[in-house]
Formats: sequence, structure tokens, C-alpha cells
Amino acid sequence: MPGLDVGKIWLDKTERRLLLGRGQFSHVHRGKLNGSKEVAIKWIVVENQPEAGYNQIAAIKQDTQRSKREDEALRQLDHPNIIKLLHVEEENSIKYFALELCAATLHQYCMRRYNGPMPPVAVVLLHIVRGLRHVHCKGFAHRNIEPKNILISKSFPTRILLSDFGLSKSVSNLSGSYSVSQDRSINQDGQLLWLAPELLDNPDDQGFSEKRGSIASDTFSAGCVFFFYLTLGWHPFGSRLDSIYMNILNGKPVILRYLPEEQHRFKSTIEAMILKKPEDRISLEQVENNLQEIIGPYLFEPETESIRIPDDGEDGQDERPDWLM
Ligand SMILES: Nc1ncnc2c1ncn2[C@@H]1O[C@H](COP(=O)(O)OP(=O)(O)OP(=O)(O)O)[C@@H](O)[C@H]1O
Repeated sequence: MPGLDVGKIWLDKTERRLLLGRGQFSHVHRGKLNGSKEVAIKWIVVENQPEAGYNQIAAIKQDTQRSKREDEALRQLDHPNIIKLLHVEEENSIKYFALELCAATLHQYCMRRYNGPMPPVAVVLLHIVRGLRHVHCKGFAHRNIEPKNILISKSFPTRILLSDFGLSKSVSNLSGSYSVSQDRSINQDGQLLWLAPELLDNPDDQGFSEKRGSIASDTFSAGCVFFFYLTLGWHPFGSRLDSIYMNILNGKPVILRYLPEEQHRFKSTIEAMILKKPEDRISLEQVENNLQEIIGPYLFEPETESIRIPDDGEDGQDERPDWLM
């Protein structure tokens, strides 16, 4: 078979149709484990790369740190709503993670690039919360909750899974908080959209200011993802990249009021998840209880649908913006 054998893993990096996705730091290919099991192979270049040039070294250091974090977190997390790490190999300064193969990301679903099976609407939210609660229970903050890092299982019954633990961090047990170093500032613009206000640089501040995140920062991101999912691709804080950033900092979820009527039952929970002050935000335990109550004994579920935002001069525009695609 053409392609590359790395221990128990097989993949073909040259075959474009096997490329599942590309992150800032990694590639993900469809591959095989033990010769027959279909898996997703995420591979990341790690340190000690002999031919790396001076400019590449900083980038490789970031990759190494990410792959270490991903490895450490995933080995300790075992939950139906967290991506399963099946095997790890390392060869020629490249680390290969064999992961449970998924059907699509939540982002692809919202962009209508996936129309396969999905759990009922409230159950999708419940799965995200349960996965995240498990991460927190195990003493980690995920720190990168966004629609592209939430996967839809291939296996039935369909599950929603948290993935991409490259930025995860241990949190102190008492406060659930962590210090924020410059590593967050390497984020691409798009990723800032999902970050809680306490993690963002205020443009009025001079230089880099000391920040502290906590598990409540994940709750904020999850609240934004809930809205994105329920509206098929809208962000609660606005429709333009620059205004979203400022509206997050100022605690103004200007699009929240456009949540479609059938989804109003989630509104107060989302509102409480995306409050400006982390200490005011609802706990994930309470979010889970609210969702359980909404689901109730019967499971009637209207479909998610995209919304139209009137151009009222505040933050609206009636077309879904390009950067969300
Ligand atoms: N287990 C999987 N099954 C199917 N597709 C996957 C799987 N894991 C990742 N992907 C695809 O690969 C993409 C990139 O994966 P991932 O987010 O883990 O990489 P990353 O380098 O950590 O990303 P980023 O730098 O954006 O945080 C995902 O958005 C998804 O499209």
C-alpha cells in the first residue's frame, strides 16, 4: 500500500482526498490503525528537528508545547463527549495521534456542509456541556472551545465530541483559574471571537496586561457556540470581526435578541453563560440542569434555522458575514 507506515499507524499525506482538515499547527488525515481500523491521524512537527531554520524554531516550539498538552490531556480524559485518543506514535520529530474518526465539525454543520444524522437540538448542547464538565472535573480548562473544535461522531447514536486539546491547561483546584501567558496572543483573529472578555487585550491598555482565565472562560465560549449552532452560523456579539471584539469586551451581546422564537427556551441560559464578569456566569452544572429541564420527558425538537438580522445600524447586516463561512 502506498503511503507511510509509522508503527501501528498508516497514512498517506500526499492523497488530498484523505486530508480531513488543517489546523494552525497540525494536519489531520484519514488513516488506519493496526492495518484496518479507520481513524483520523493528527500530526504535528515537534522539537529536535535537525534541519529547522532559525525562523522555524519558534514555530516548532509552539507545536511541541501543543502536542504535549494534547497528549497529556487526552490520556486523562475518557468520556463519551470527548474525542478518543486511540494511539500515539512519534517518528522523525513528528508526533502522530490516532483519533476516533468523526463525520464532520459543528462548524461544517452550521455552514450546511454536513447534513448527516444529528442528535436533537437540546441534546447537542447537553453533549457539549457534559464533555466540558468532564474536562473541568479532571482539572483542565479547554481554552479553545469553538465550532471547528466540536466534532460529530460517525458512530450511531450520534454524539457530539470536544476535540483539539492543544491549548488545554491544568487549573488550580480551588478557583479553577489559570494564568494567561503570551501563548494566547499567537491566536489567529478568528479564534479571538470565541474568547471571554477577561482573556482579550483591551485596545485602550498599553502593551500586554496580565490576565487570568478560569473554567468560566470556557463557559463563555460554549455560550457563544450554543448561539452559533442554534442560529446556524451567527455570533451573539455581532456580525463584524472588529465589532464582535469590542462588544465582547464591553459585554454587549447585540445579536442575542434575534434568537428565533423556537429557540427562546435557551435564551436565558445562553445569556447567563456569556456575562461579562466570569464570577457572574452560570455554572455548567446549572446549564446542564436547565437543558435537562428543557428536554423533559418528551423530545420534540424543531430544526435549527439561520436567522436574518435587520440592518438597523447597530450591528446588523442581513447577510451572514464571509468570515464566518
Ligand atoms: N477526529 C477527527 N475526525 C474527523 N476530522 C477531524 C478530526 N479531528 C480533526 N478533524 C478535522 O481537522 C481540523 C483541524 O483539527 P484540529 O482543530 O484538531 O487541529 P489544530 O491544529 O489543533 O487546530 P487549530 O490550530 O485551529 O486549533 C478540524 O477542524 C476538523 O475539520
